[in-house]
Parts: sequence; structure tokens; C-alpha cells
Amino acid sequence: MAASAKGRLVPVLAVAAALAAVLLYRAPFSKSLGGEGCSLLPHDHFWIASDRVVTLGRVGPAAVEVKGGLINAIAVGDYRSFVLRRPLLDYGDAVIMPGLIDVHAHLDEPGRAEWEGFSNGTRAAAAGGITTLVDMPLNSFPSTVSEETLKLKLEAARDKLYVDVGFWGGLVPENAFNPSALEGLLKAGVLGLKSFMCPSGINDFPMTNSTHIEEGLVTLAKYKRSLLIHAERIPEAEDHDLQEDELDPRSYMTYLKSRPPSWEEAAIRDLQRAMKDTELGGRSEGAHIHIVHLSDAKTSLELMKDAKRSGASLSIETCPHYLAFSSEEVPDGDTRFKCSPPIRDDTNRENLWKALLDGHIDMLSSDHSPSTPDLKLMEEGDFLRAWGGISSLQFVLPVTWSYGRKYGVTLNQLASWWSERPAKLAGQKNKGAILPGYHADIVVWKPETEFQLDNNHAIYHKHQNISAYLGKQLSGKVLSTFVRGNLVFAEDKHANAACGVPILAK
Ligand SMILES: NC(=O)N[C@H]1NC(=O)NC1=O
Ligand SMILES: [Zn+2]
Ligand SMILES: [Zn+2]
Repeated sequence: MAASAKGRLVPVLAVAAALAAVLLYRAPFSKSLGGEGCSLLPHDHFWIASDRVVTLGRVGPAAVEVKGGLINAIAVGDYRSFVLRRPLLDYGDAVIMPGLIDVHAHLDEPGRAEWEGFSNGTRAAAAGGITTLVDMPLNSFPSTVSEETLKLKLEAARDKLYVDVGFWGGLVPENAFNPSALEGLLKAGVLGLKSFMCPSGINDFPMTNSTHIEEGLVTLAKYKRSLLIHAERIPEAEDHDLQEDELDPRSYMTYLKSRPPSWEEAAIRDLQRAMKDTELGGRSEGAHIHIVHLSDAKTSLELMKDAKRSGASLSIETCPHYLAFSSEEVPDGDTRFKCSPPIRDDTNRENLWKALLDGHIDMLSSDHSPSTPDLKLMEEGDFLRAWGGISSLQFVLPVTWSYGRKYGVTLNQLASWWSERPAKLAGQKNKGAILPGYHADIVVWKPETEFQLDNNHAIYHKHQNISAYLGKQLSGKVLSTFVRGNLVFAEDKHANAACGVPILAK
């Protein structure tokens, strides 16, 4: 009777309730683990449920039916009183949320697999509840700037992906004025393009100016794809108040002053025409500009708010390290915190949170950009010469949650910043939410579980000691990660086979 009462809520349950043969797993479910191959579960059709399922804009008890890699049905309400025909993974009060989509990660393969690589990087992603990531076109060698180099990426990725991976291509001076080369790259399947407005630190990925960008956008408009921009530019009349002999390269302040907010501001000002071009009726209507890793929460942000108000197709991301850390707390010589644009002061950090909560910053990404430890120059602690990039991929969920609790961050906001909006940016129509018909890309996690991120913690990065988060106390443990219905990570174990797929735009 109880089941039929619930049947009013979700009719599918009335059908399920009539069927016998209940198989119930209660997580943790060690005995059920050990599936061969792609999934730690030996099932293709099952239900997962908990008291906190993030779906349909709400959080509450629900059961999610997974069938053939897709979400088949969602039954909201007191699922424990239902009788379900298929195996049910009952996660109790853990959170069931759409898997995270990280639109900004550097996996560095081919060419620099010793920095990270597809296998380690996607295992770290799975362990962190990330079910899709989009790889940046630089830091691998060669950079992904042509149809041919995309092919090399795909070859290098074969059989190494534990989560699904898409690819951004590079917009560089060599292809920016060559629409047929760009079309070749877009047709080959990159989800969009990425360019730098300052030196990237990678020789075969030169910077573009605003003219290159305006031209590239015209081609992107035809394909309705996005241009991601690293927006920092060295202003022409840089009045360096830094005297060479005053520089202490171990001081974080030296590094901070060497890349002031005016660099971000100069780039955004340069982009004003390009942003205008994306408006309805503009030269590049249909294209979209996405500013990666915003650090300056002041003038750069205000300029972009204006552009959005005028109708530009524009989105903004920031990264957990800009929300978690402030320049005041970066220890001198600790180059694990070096990234560009730099982590700024505490007031700026507060303003970034405010902009995110107010909806002016649209989404989050990791900008996971590790290197080998030697390039971090940890012994010298030289901020000016060390590799700039924060290693963080596995920890973005607990970091966002742990540092966001003070600001009252909700699970729905996490799902919007980490799944729904990134899916849209990457053009993934069936990812980014728990909804019928969508890919069963799901993270199950316990927000309340605290852990110390120390050397005893299983870290799947190639070089765990370069992560800026090491030593931090975090809250939020990932229990299970599903990619298209495959249980790819559970109980600190990965599935045997890497069954993530490359995502190519059509
Ligand atoms: N090349 C590269 O990964 N650069 C990244 N690192 C960083 O800190 N900011 C970036 O853009
Ligand atoms: Zn960048
Ligand atoms: Zn980056």
C-alpha cells in the first residue's frame, strides 16, 4: 500500500513495486565490488538512492534508475518504502549529485606525460568526483592547434581515460587568420578554442592579440562554439615600481607585484570589441567568449559585467585556489601556490566569492596545471622562475565545499557551478544534471566527512607533493563516482579498465 501511495508521486514506482526479486545493496558494499573491466559493479541496470539527491533544482530523498549508461527514471520521495526490482545502492544520507565537469585541466600528454598524463589525470578526476574533463591545448607537446595534433592527442589518450575527456584546440597566430585551418580543427572535434593574451610559458603556444581573437571568433560563430581566453596582457607603459636589485624572488609579494590586476584589466579592455562582436547582430553572433581563471574581482570584473549587460555572449570562471587562498597566507618560498594570474589579497578573495554567489562569475574550474617537482624549484623557492600552475584536480569538490561553507554555499549551487554551466560551455547537452535521458555521470559524497590531506591520503596525481592543498583539513569525501553508469571509483579503488571516452564535437 505504501508503494502505491508513493505511486502518485512518481508513476514509474507503481510499476516497479509490482515486481519481485529485490536485490538490495547497502553502501559501503565491499562484497559487491570487484566487477571486471569498466565498472566495479556487475550491473548495467540498477537504482541508486539517498536522502540527499540533487535533482530538479532540489535536494531530497530520491532513487535514480540507471540503465544502459543513462538515467532512465527518477523517483522522488521516500524510496525506502518502495519495492524495486533491480539492485538498489542505498547511500543513506550521502549526497548524490551530477558528476563534476572540469572545463579547464592540463593533462600534458603527449609530450609531457611526466608532468601528469591521461591515466593519472583521469584517475585523479574519478577519485575527486569529476566525470568529465576538458583538456587544454597547451603543455602537451605538440600543442593541439591543428587537425593533425588533435589526432596525436586522441592516439595518446587511447585506453587511458577513466572519465570522459573533451579537448579544446588552440587559437594561435599561425591559425587565427586561416579560417580553413581553424575549420579543420573544429570539424575534427575540438569543443572550442583557447588562446592566451600573454606569454603562455610554452614555446609552441604563442600568444594572440585582440585582432587574432576577433578573426578567430568569426569562424567559431559558424560552429557556435566557445573561445576560452587567458586574459592577462602586459600593458605597454608598464611602470614597474620593482627595481631589479630589490627583488627577493622568494617573497610572494615580489611575484604578486610582478603581475598586477592591471594585466587582467588591460586584456579585458582589449577584448571589448570582440565581446561586442558576439552580441545579437554582431559580426560573430553565435560565438561565445569565456574568460578563464578570473582573479581580479575589481575593474576586470566590472568591465565584464557591463559587457554582459550590453548583451555580449560572455561567461566567467574562477578557480578554487582563488577562493581558498589569499596572498597574505602564501608562505615565502612556497612555489606550490604560484599560478597566473596570481592569488591576490584577502579582500579580493572575498569579492570573488561575492561575485560567484551573486551570479556574475558563472562557473568554476580547476586549472589543474602540474609539472614535475623540479620545475617548481621548491628548494630555491624562486617565485619568478618556478613553473606557474596549481595541482588540484582531485580536490576541487572538497575545497569548494570546505571553503564555501562560511558563505552558505548550497549543494544546488555546487551543481550549477561545477556541472550544469560547464556542460553548457562545453556543448554537452546530455551531461551536467541528474535528469531522465542524461548520461549517468554521478558523484556520491559525504559533505560532513573531514579528512587531513596528508601523505597517507590516496592521491592519484603523478606528483602529489606539489599540490598547494597538501596539509589542509578538508571536508567532503567522495564515496563513489559513476561515468555513464560505470562505477569507475569506489572505496579508494578504480575500475580495472579505463572506459572513459574521448568527446568530440559534431
Ligand atoms: N601553461 C599553463 O598551464 N599555464 C597555466 N598555469 C597557470 O598558473 N596559469 C595558467 O594559465
Ligand atoms: Zn591560463
Ligand atoms: Zn590553464
